[in-house]
Parts: sequence; structure tokens; C-alpha cells
Amino acid sequence: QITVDIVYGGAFYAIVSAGQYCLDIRESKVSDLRAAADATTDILRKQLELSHPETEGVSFVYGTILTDGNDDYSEEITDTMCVYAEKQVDRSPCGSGTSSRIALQYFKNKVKVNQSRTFRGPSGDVFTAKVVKEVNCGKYRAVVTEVKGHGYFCGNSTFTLEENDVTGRGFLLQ
Ligand SMILES: O=C(O)[C@H]1NCC[C@@H]1O
Repeated sequence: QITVDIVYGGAFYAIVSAGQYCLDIRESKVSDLRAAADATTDILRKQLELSHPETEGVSFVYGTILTDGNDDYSEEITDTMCVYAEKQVDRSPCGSGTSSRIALQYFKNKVKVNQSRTFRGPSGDVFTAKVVKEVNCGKYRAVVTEVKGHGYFCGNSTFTLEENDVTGRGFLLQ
């Protein structure tokens, strides 16, 4: 049995420490971490009915974020691995995932407004994040967060859908 937190930070995520699966976010194989996170997302998608008060179309568990469990305020880096959509592993700490993690730390009284933390993804890239202020979202208490990081432009692509291409309208091979 594991215990997860469900948090919205641009998408709904389950947040859980890798230790709950007896895995180590820095030492375990990415394939094992990914499988644990994906199995969690899969189960939650079947069990949970979510509803966002303001945005339609986001009310499902988008992914599971594994952490090192270091949620108390500290200037130390805390590690994150976001496994989202259909088993994709984010190389970065994940923008919406980092927003979710700092919001969760705030509501668990681990950080205060304007206390910044540093989050590291699997590639070693870091984002910093803080809570800026508390707000309401529908009937829920919520926060505005600020996430900073660096991204790299890596290309353009153009997709074309021909009129009779039924398969091209969407498919997934696994
Ligand atoms: O950084 C983000 O928010 C995106 N990366 C993976 C999950 C989200 O789509």
C-alpha cells in the first residue's frame, strides 16, 4: 500500500516519494521508477474522479511525480521525476510538476510564502520555485506559484493531415 497526494499545478499529478516503492530516485533504474509511477497513474485513473473548478478537460490524473521525500524547507536540492501522459519521463523537474510540488509543500506547512526551493530532474537540470500568494480557486484554497528554469529551443515541425487519412487523426501503438 502506498499513500499519494493529488495536486493540480497545471495538470493533476499524484505525488509520492520513491521510497514508498522501496526505490531510490537517484540510484534506482529509470525503467523501475517509470514502471512504478506509471502503474500508480494507471490505478488512479481508474479509481479517482477529479474535477477542476475552472478548467474543463484537465480532470484526470496526468501523471505521477516521484520524489526523494525531502519536503521540509531547506536550501538543498530536492529530486523529482515526472512520468506523465503515456509513460513519458520528463528530463527536467517539470514546470507544472514543480508548481504542484511547491504548492503541496506549502499546504503541508513545509514552506512559507516566498521561500524558494530548488528541484532537480533526471537530467540534472534544476528549476527553482516559490509560492507567491494564497488565492481561492472555486471553493478550494489555492496558491499562485512562480517557477524559474531554463529551456532550450530544439526545432520546428509541421504536421499535415490529408483528407482521407483516417489513421492520421490519432492512434497509439504500444
Ligand atoms: O513541464 C511541464 O509542465 C510539462 N512537461 C511534462 C509534463 C508537462 O506537460
